[in-house]
Amino acid sequence: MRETLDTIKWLLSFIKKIPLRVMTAVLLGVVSYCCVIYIPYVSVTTVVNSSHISNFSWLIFSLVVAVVLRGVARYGEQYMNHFIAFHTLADVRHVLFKKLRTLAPAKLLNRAKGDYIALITSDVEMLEIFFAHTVSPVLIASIMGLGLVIYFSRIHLVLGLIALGVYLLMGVYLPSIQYRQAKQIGDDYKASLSQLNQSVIEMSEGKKDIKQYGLKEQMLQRLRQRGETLNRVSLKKTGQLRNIQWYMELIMALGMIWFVLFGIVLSVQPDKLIIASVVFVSSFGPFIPLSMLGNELLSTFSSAKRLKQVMAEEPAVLEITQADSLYKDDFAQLSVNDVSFGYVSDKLILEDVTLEFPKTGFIGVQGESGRGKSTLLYLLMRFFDTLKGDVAINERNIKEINTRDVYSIEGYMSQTTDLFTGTIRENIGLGLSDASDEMIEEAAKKASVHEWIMSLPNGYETEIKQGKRDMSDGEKQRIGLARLFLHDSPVMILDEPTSHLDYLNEQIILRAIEKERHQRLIVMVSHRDTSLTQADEIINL
Ligand SMILES: Nc1ncnc2c1ncn2[C@@H]1O[C@H](COP(=O)(O)OP(=O)(O)OP(=O)(O)O)[C@@H](O)[C@H]1O
Repeated sequence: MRETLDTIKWLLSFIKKIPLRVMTAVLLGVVSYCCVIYIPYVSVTTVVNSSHISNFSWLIFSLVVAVVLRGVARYGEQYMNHFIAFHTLADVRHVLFKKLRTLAPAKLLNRAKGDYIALITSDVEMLEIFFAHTVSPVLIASIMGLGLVIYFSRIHLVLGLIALGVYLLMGVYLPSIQYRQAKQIGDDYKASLSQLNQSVIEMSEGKKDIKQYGLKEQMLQRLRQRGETLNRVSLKKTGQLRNIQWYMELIMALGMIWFVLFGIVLSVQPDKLIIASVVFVSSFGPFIPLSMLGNELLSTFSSAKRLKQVMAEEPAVLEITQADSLYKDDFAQLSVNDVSFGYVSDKLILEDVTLEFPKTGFIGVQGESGRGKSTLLYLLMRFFDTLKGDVAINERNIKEINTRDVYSIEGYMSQTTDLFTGTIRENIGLGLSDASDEMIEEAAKKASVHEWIMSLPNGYETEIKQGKRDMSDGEKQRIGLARLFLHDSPVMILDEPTSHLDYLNEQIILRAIEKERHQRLIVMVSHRDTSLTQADEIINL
């Protein structure tokens, strides 16, 4: 319960900035429901008190105004609610991306891609239910409920209490039992959707292995199973919705019967009772959407909890922005001083490691699988902080150097290069908006990819659409290398950059890297002895 309240508080914090819009939506909603009640109210009053019709044309005019006003106010309320929701969702996405940026890469290494996709797409989308269909409808129902209960109480207190009971049953009890009963379903739904996403991603990324190892049937079977699980959970969800609809109809019908019966038993004046009954029947509108909310809010709150958890997560390293600048031209030395590190505190991966790297040269890092070679590179990049000891640049602890300066001094490349939607030129010049065409082409020449780019019909302007441009792994890696060269970092940290490549492509990349050994420090992890034959020194972990 406490967790749910915290989640609601967290969600409300996003709309605190736009109270005026929320108030407008509520006002329009109240006006629209008042019109709905006014039409039968004035009609029945006219019939009951037919002797009092003094101005028939005024009656028709007021009914027409009420109908038009109802339409306009309803449209305005819906417009305002969705305006609030979509602006708030954009805000949430912005905050989420900002957070993910601080968590990357360390805290995101262990998360499945399906999780991210669910988080950024469906989880954020689910909040729409709260922002568009919860906040102002709850306020509208509260205001309408209060006004109506006062109106009925003035006719007879018991009628007011019956109305209050029915409104509370519809607006509070139904959604809350529905929410409690089906609490598990919201989590199950998200979990099965995320698993289905994960299966699709695995099938798409692992198509070669699926074909090679004859896994097609197995993968399809898994996809089918996950689809069926999602179906089952969805059916449970809709089954619940049907039950709630049934309960709601029952509450309205019984409420109505009680209202009339008590009115008769309490000897309420017949004309007043008829008018009050008609008003009562017309007054359920604001509460019907609330009674259906419990089911919807289940998924919304379970999405919101996941988002809130990510937002509350502490980054593995804190970004440093206020330290004295360290310029890349001043780079002199990189060292690892008595460093110990483990991803979990009781299992050290690196223990008391001390290393001195020169200003320039080609240093290879070797060791058995799992010995911590990649981990060492992560520490050099400060993707993680050490548990003991420190990594230092120019004898300054890397934890006390501006993160931006660290990334400008050290460039990192791994086994694969991620290409973004855009041209090849934009992909090489990533993050360097002021890089000239000459600089980009120079970097591509250094990475031995210029000739290949020039052989394409559109050269550097060739579009890469979501990684779809047909490219070999070697070409991708060389684009990644050109990107790295363009950044011109005095330290290049390379984690098996040639591990996916054939001998020919490996040699092209190695030659490009080796040419740089007199201008910068290259620290390269590789399994293959052939990759490190030219290294000035090899560190064995
Ligand atoms: N994010 C992580 N969380 C927890 N454990 C991790 C994480 N990354 C790596 N490990 C573990 O830390 C150990 C060292 O991993 P690392 O990738 O540094 O080794 P490696 O020497 O580079 O291995 P390989 O040669 O196979 O790439 C391994 O046992 C690995 O399972």
